[in-house]
Parts: sequence; C-alpha cells; structure tokens
Amino acid sequence: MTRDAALAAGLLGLRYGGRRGGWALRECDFALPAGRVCALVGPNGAGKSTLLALAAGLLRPTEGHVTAPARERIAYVAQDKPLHPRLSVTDTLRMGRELNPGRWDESAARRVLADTLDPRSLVRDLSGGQRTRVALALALGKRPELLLLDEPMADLDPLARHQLMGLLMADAADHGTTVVMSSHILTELEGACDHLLLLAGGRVRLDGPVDDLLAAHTLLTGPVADLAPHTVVESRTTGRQLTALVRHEGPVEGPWETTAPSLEDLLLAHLRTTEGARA
Ligand SMILES: Nc1ncnc2c1ncn2[C@@H]1O[C@H](COP(=O)(O)OP(=O)(O)OP(=O)(O)O)[C@@H](O)[C@H]1O
Repeated sequence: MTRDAALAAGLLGLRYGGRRGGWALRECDFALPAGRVCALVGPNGAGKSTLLALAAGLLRPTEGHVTAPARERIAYVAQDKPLHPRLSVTDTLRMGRELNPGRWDESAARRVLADTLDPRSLVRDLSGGQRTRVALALALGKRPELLLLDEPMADLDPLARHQLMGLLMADAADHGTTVVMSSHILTELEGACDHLLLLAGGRVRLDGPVDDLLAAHTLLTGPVADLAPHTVVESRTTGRQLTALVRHEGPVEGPWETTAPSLEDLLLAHLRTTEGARA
C-alpha cells in the first residue's frame, strides 16, 4: 500500500461459491489516498458491495489482497443496514458507545438523528429511511478513519438526502475521514466526491481524482471526422453531426466545438460503454 493510502487493493479477486462460482471481482488494483471522498460507481452486479465487504473485512479475498485500517477504525453501513430490531434508538446509540469506548462521538451521532425521530422508538418500528439515519448515526459516532457506505442514500427522501449528504461531507472534512460511498445517484456525487472508482463486470474501469479524470476528457460536437490520436470513450453520429466524449491526447484540434464534461457526462459515457461491451 502506498504510504498515505487509506484503502488499497492489489490484484484483488473474489469468487462466490468456491471453485465453481463466478468471479464477482477480478484483478482489482487501486490505492485510495487518506482523506478522500470516493464515489464507487458501476452497473448492478458490478461488484461494488463485494468490494465494500472485502474492505470491511467481512469477506476474504479469493486472490490478491486488500489493505485497510484495523476493524475498529472502520465503520461500514451495509445496504440492508443490519440493526437490532428490538432495541430503541436510544439503546442502539448506547450500544454504540459501549462498543467503542474512548472513541465514541455522541454529538456526531446526535447530529445525524437531528431530532427527526423519537429516541424511544424501537428500530423494528422505524421506516427504511429512519433506519438509515440510525445506521449512519452509529457509523459517525464510531469516529472511523475509513467510512464505507453501500448506497447510503437510496431510501432517504430528497430533503433528508441533501441534509445528510451535507452533514457527512462536512464531518468527513473536519476529521479527515476517508469515505468510500457506492451510489447510483450520479447527480449527488457531483461536488461531494473528489475521487472516483468505476467498476464494471468486477473490474476497475476508471480510477483517480475526479478533477484529473475530468481534465483528461473532452466533450466534442461537430462534423464526423477521424478523432485520432484521442481515445474515444463514446461517440454518436446523427447525420453528419458527431458527438463524442474522448480521453484526449494533447489539445483537441479540429472542426469541433469542445466543452469540459460534467462528472455525470463522464460517468454516463463510461457506463454506457461498459453496458455496450456487456451486451
Ligand atoms: N452472496 C453471493 N453469492 C453468490 N453470488 C453473489 C453473492 N453476492 C453477490 N454475488 C454476485 O457477485 C456479483 C457482484 O455483486 P455485488 O452485489 O457486489 O454488485 P453491486 O455492484 O453491489 O450491485 P448493485 O448495484 O446491484 O448493488 C454479481 O454477479 C452477484 O450476482
């Protein structure tokens, strides 16, 4: 692992179901610097949850390795947010405090709950979104070095999403927490994440700081012509009009209008390309 990486993988692979099972992840190599907020993106079945579970130490690699902080310094919020159904919200936080002696940050946990639910409620009586809040409160209360979130915002209403995303990002910035967050909501990642890891078919397709990746790509429209020496990520032609996203090799010179892509443009083009490759 490079010296300041908070999470790294080398030729990481995982096959479910023993030798006969299919590979969910294969030959994954990356190093995520400490303090980054990383978006983990990819189509359904790409291997995102598998990667997060490996990072959390809940699965063992079939091959290669993953290097992460010690278990007690990681908080992991799984997609199904496992919580004890018969505990109240207050008791759930008390359990968090008892399980994390000397480290528990009660005010961070309470900020996540933000008076939105009755602390005496039992977890089993909460809605999906309310449970998400409790799971996030437990995760932030743990004051982790590495926060692993598997589609954390999926069942939150838009206002709660906006509020919690802001809170998470501010908390991570204040404490230098490294965050890896899988999501299908591309618009929400823009502005929140400074690092990107795109998986498809169990492999890393794109990896790097968001600013560098954006700066390496150009959106162009204009007449159909040879795009060499640039690498075409995606192109479409309508009549004689060409629209393309390229990873440029030096300046893009030609008869085209060029613009800088947004993160959503970049992700959609790469996702469509990997979809096309799969079809
Ligand atoms: N427990 C399991 N047993 C067998 N195969 C599994 C298991 N969990 C996941 N898989 C398979 O591994 C692959 C990767 O699944 P994973 O859940 O990691 O993808 P994902 O990117 O998180 O998908 P989604 O966006 O739908 O949540 C898929 O082909 C899936 O069918």
